[in-house]
Amino acid sequence: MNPPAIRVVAASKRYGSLQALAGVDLEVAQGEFFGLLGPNGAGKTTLISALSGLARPDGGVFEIMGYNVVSDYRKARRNLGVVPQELVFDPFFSVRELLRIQSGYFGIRNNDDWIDEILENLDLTAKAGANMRMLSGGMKRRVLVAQALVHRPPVIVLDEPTAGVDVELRQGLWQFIRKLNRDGHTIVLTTHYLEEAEALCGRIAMLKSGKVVALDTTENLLRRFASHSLAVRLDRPELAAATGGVLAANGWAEFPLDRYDDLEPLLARLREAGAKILEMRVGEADLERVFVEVMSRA
Ligand SMILES: Nc1ncnc2c1ncn2[C@@H]1O[C@H](COP(=O)(O)OP(=O)(O)OP(=O)(O)O)[C@@H](O)[C@H]1O
Repeated sequence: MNPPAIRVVAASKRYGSLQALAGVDLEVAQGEFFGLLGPNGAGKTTLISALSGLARPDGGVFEIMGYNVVSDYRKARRNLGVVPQELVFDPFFSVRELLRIQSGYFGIRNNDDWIDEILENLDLTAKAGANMRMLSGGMKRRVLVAQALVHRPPVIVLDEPTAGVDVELRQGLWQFIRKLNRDGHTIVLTTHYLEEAEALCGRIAMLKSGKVVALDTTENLLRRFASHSLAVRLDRPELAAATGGVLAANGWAEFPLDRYDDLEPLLARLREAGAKILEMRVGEADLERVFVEVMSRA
C-alpha cells in the first residue's frame, strides 16, 4: 500500500511557556490538495518547519512518503519541497544561479531543462539572469516556489505562497500548482485567503493554539458549519431583534437561514411585525464563515 504523503502523530513543540503544537495528528494521502488553515500564531509554520527538519519538535512522529524526517532525513527531505513564508535570499546570485545551486544541494546536475520549465510556468523566464536584489517582492516569492521545485519533489508544502503576489500572477501560480497536483504531486497549502483555499483544497485542517480543531473535506465543512443567511435593510431596523435577527452596525439585519424553506416564514414574520424590506440579499455558505464559526467554538 502507498504510504501517506505526510504523516504526523502527536506532534508537540513548546517555545518557553508557549505550546506552539499541542498534540497534532494529521495524515495527508498521496495526490491530495490539502489546506492547513488557522489564525496567526496557530502553529502552521511550526508544523511545516518540523516536517522539513528545520525545527526540532519536542515530541511526535513526522513522516514524508513513509520516511521519518529524523531517522531517514535525506530521503524525507528529497521527497519534500517547501515554499517558506519568509523571503530570505542571497542577493548576489541571479535567479538561474540560485536554482542551479539549489539543484546541487540535492546532487542534481544539468537541471536546466527542468529549471527552464519551472521559470516558464512561473512567468520568470525574462528574469532568469536578474540578480535577486533586483526583483520585486512578488517575483521573489515566485523564485521561492521555483526553488522548492528544482528536485521534483512528490510532496510540496506552500506556506502562504501568494502573500504579496498580484492578482494576475496569483492566478498563474495557482494554475501551475493545480497542474502539478494533476500530475500527481501532493500539495499542502497554508493561506489566509480563504476563498483560495475553498476553491483549491479538497480537504482542510483548521488549527488553533497548536491543535487541530476541524478536519474534513471542504465540501463537508461548508455543509456542516455554515448556513445561509438573509440580510435585509428594514425601514424600522429596531424590529430586527423582535423577529429573530441581529442588527449590524451598518444598519443591515442578519437572519440565519438553514434551508431555503425557512425563507417564506421569515418574510411572513417580518410582514406581521410591520417591517418593510428596503433591500435584501442572501449570503451563501463560504469558507470564511466556516472559519469564523469553527474558531469561535473551539
Ligand atoms: N522561534 C520562536 N521562538 C519563540 N516563539 C516562537 C518561535 N516561532 C514561533 N513561535 C510562536 O509559536 C506560535 C506558533 O507560531 P507559527 O509561526 O507556527 O504560527 P502560524 O500559524 O504559522 O502563524 P501565521 O499565520 O502568523 O504565519 C506563535 O505564538 C509564535 O509566536
